[in-house]
Amino acid sequence: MSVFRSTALVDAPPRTVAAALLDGGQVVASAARAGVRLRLADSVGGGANGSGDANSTVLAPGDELSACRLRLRVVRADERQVALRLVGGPLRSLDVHAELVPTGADTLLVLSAEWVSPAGALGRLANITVVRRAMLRLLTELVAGARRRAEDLALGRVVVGAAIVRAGRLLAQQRGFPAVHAGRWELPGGRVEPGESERDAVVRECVEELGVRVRPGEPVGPDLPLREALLLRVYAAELVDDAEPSAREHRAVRWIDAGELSELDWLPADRVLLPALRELLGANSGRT
Ligand SMILES: Nc1nc2c([nH]c(=O)n2[C@H]2C[C@H](O)[C@@H](COP(=O)(O)OP(=O)(O)OP(=O)(O)O)O2)c(=O)[nH]1
Repeated sequence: MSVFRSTALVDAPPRTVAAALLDGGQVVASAARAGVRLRLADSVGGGANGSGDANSTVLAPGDELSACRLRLRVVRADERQVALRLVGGPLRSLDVHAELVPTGADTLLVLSAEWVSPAGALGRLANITVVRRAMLRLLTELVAGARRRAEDLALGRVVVGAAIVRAGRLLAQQRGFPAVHAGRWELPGGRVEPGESERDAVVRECVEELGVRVRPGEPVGPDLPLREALLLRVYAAELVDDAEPSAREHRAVRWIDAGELSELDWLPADRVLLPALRELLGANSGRT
């Protein structure tokens, strides 16, 4: 087995470094700097078929990317680890994973690649002459690219989302506009105004969009990269009274249980949150 590691101290919290690693445009550009042509499968959210912005693609669990006849699948994407595993190609195995270790306000990013080259003398030769060099360049560029993107995102604007849970169900809302988002599902929320705290923005957006007051809790899952220096950060939230949320700016609202989570056509970035939302619903299923 061959193992390479590349590390960096990033001036951003782990959940924002995760957002940078899940930014498809950043990953493709970093690979290109390493001389590797990386392609994202059509299923990857965002781009022309998702957010309407060709620069914003978000990698979610289950998404695939390919390079040099290797196909990799995203198997984990949260605020502690982003991991990809080989699902096809000439290597016998390949695991690429980024550990995100909090160190005060910073994050120690440790990106590792572990692989087993093809059997036989030819396989070993290819490993020494081609694979090791490409992997070293790739890890170095991916870490540098993720650091730059995370530090930009940490200085950029935040869109907050609210994961409102009641009696083991999550409130989802369906967008009516713009055309590129119409019909797709998201969490209530919107941009944080200058001078406003993120939790205050969650409260304000829920009043504006749903006509209800919520109590925001802790962030859920990793941050998510939207376009340019715009970041989506979702907070768990609960209703403070018995008022029933209604769609004021959206087409519809719906309470969904854990089993229904993957049935909705979510906005591309929100797909990343599904494991964390499932966990949140599990943790709240006993409450009313
Ligand atoms: N609120 C919300 N926005 C999301 C989610 N997922 C996601 O990609 N987005 C994107 C869609 C938009 O590009 C952006 C937020 O737009 P918005 O229209 O809700 O926010 P806003 O009211 O503050 O926007 P604006 O008036 O400033 O245009 O974030 C989500 O779950 N909730």
